[in-house]
Amino acid sequence: MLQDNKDLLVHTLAHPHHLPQTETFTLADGTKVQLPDVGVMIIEPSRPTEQDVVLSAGVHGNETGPIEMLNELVGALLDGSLPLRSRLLVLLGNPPAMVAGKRELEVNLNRLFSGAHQQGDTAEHHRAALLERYVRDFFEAGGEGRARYHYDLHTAIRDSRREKFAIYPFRHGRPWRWQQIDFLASGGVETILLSHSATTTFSYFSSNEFGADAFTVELGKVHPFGENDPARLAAMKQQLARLLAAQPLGLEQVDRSRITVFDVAQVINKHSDDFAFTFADDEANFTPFPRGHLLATDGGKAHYVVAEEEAIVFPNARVANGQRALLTVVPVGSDQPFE
Ligand SMILES: O=C(O)CCC(=O)N[C@@H](CCC(=O)O)C(=O)O
Ligand SMILES: [Zn+2]
Repeated sequence: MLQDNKDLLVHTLAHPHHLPQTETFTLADGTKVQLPDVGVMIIEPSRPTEQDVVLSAGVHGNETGPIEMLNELVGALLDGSLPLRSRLLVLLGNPPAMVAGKRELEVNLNRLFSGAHQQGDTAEHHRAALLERYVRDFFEAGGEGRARYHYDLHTAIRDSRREKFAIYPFRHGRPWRWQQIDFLASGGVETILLSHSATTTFSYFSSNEFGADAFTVELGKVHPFGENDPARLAAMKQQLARLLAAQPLGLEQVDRSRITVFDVAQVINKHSDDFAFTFADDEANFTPFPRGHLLATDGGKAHYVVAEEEAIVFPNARVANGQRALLTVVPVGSDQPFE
């Protein structure tokens, strides 16, 4: 029982498909804890502040650093060493993939939100539907007029010239929020990518459907369980703990000269089995390429050329046809609205 061992990760890895039993219990300070499904925890303080927080990790099963960090936060909440003042939904995205040590079992879970899960019948399609339902129920139960946050925590497959960065999902013209960028920077995430198109990622779902401040947060490089350096995630862990406890975030101390904001310039999807990059397989994220440089070819037809100096992010020629194989980014334009 989770109530006894207080270790969500151990519990989830031991029961990745079905819970032996659902659990509901109350902590000494009156906080109510529910474990209604595998990798799903709802934690509600007896006197919550006006904010609802969703923290997810393990949407890609092999991205273990943030899973371990989130599990430590949950452990601190359960043993009472971290006081909770926010309503909190914790999600471990893809438990069977976590057990297998794989990004996904069959399909990329992080392309199946905003209803895309209706187009298939794999375990990941069903999991996306379930995760959507818990997020919807959680925000709707909190009600309108409360601050809503969703930080979907990941790590990147390859080396990166910028170790930590976040994707700010498309806001359909709503201003980008400095308060959120400062929050991420205070947790060590000083590079922000502004997305300009709708997607089927988890963070876009929460942003678009519930008006949440939501981000995909990349916290370093993929490592197996037990091989992460907790010190590299300490700043983010501390800021998330402060958010959960509704403590001052110290955002006035953020040095904005350290923050870099990019616009996503191109989203390049793979269309054929002949898709290939022109650069090395292990080229690091944020490597720049000059104007006119050919980045990729696809089936002998589509050629992707750099329009102005652009840096590459998430190159992956092994994705399924129809999926995103690369983002390119450029320094943020002066026309972007911020508040
Ligand atoms: O390192 C990589 O190639 C992928 C890392 C990763 O999982 N990134 C997310 C980003 C989601 C977003 O664009 O918001 C993903 O690809 O799902
Ligand atoms: Zn990921």
